[in-house]
Amino acid sequence: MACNQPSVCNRRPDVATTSSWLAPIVWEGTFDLKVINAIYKQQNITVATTVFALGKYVRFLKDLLESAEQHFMVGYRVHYYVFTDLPDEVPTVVLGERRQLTVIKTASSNRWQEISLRRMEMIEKLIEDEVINKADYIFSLDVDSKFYAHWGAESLGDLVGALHSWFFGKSREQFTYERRPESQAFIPLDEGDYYYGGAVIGGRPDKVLKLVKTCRMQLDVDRANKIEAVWQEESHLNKYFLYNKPTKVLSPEYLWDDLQGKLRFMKVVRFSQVVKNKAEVRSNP
Ligand SMILES: CC(=O)N[C@H]1[C@@H](OP(=O)(O)OP(=O)(O)OC[C@H]2O[C@@H](n3ccc(=O)[nH]c3=O)[C@H](O)[C@@H]2O)O[C@H](CO)[C@H](O)[C@@H]1O
Ligand SMILES: [Mn+2]
Repeated sequence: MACNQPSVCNRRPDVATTSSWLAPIVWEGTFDLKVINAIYKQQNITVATTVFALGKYVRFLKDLLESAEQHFMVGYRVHYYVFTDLPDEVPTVVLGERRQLTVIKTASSNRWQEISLRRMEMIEKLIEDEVINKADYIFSLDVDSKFYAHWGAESLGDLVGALHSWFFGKSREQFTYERRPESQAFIPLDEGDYYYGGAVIGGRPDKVLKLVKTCRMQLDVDRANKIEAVWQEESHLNKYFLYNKPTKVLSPEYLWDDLQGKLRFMKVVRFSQVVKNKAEVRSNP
């Protein structure tokens, strides 16, 4: 059937386009950008976006921000919040109209795991202090990443998670969830929908606040019990999403990895982790 009216035909029979709780899974070909933009443009929304660049990870900022200006929420008001211990090393990037950037000086840590997981409490504070009154949506993005193609308002929803490219299509026993019952992030082998990446979290500020606050509290409990989940806050995020389902799921187009070959169902790579020499950029193994 010719598909000249997208709302009446399915152009992606090769992949699941809804979750089992009927949240959309966003793939190229499943949405009509004209229709989506007509919804969100009239709402005049602001999208807050947090990026953490501590220590040597400041080197990733330039490519991330420049590529975001090309591809991320183009045409919408975007407020980047860059958390760093090295404000002088934040590159000057020419921002488009209605886009702004705030640098927030943050203390670093001597463990990369700690830097990654402490994002939860810092996003919690940022939402409470500022974003809740100023933005309509918020995204948290890993800095060691780059945009390669359009990422727009089709990604917006109340609570948004992204499918981790390495685990897409794998069975749940293969997911690297936290498997020790002593951790608050524990998920038993016979549970779990997807493996979500910690690199992309999004949604309405109040919904994301509930997520980051819950994960921060679970991280605190684990810390008191001297246990750290296998993938730090990503493990806690997966636990949260298991019992608080995302209302929109971003396909691996939104969380790819430069090290991965292009697979047939991948019509486009929108956002991808760049190759990094972990031993060189991280302060510890
Ligand atoms: C693709 C993906 O889903 N990646 C997740 C994964 O590993 P990754 O290997 O992607 O973790 P990573 O090294 O990129 O660290 C996560 C983020 O923490 C920040 N950072 C980290 C170290 C540092 O010295 N300076 C600094 O700024 C930075 O924003 C970075 O993007 O697991 C991590 C937790 O274990 C996070 O959940 C990541 O989001
Ligand atoms: Mn990363």
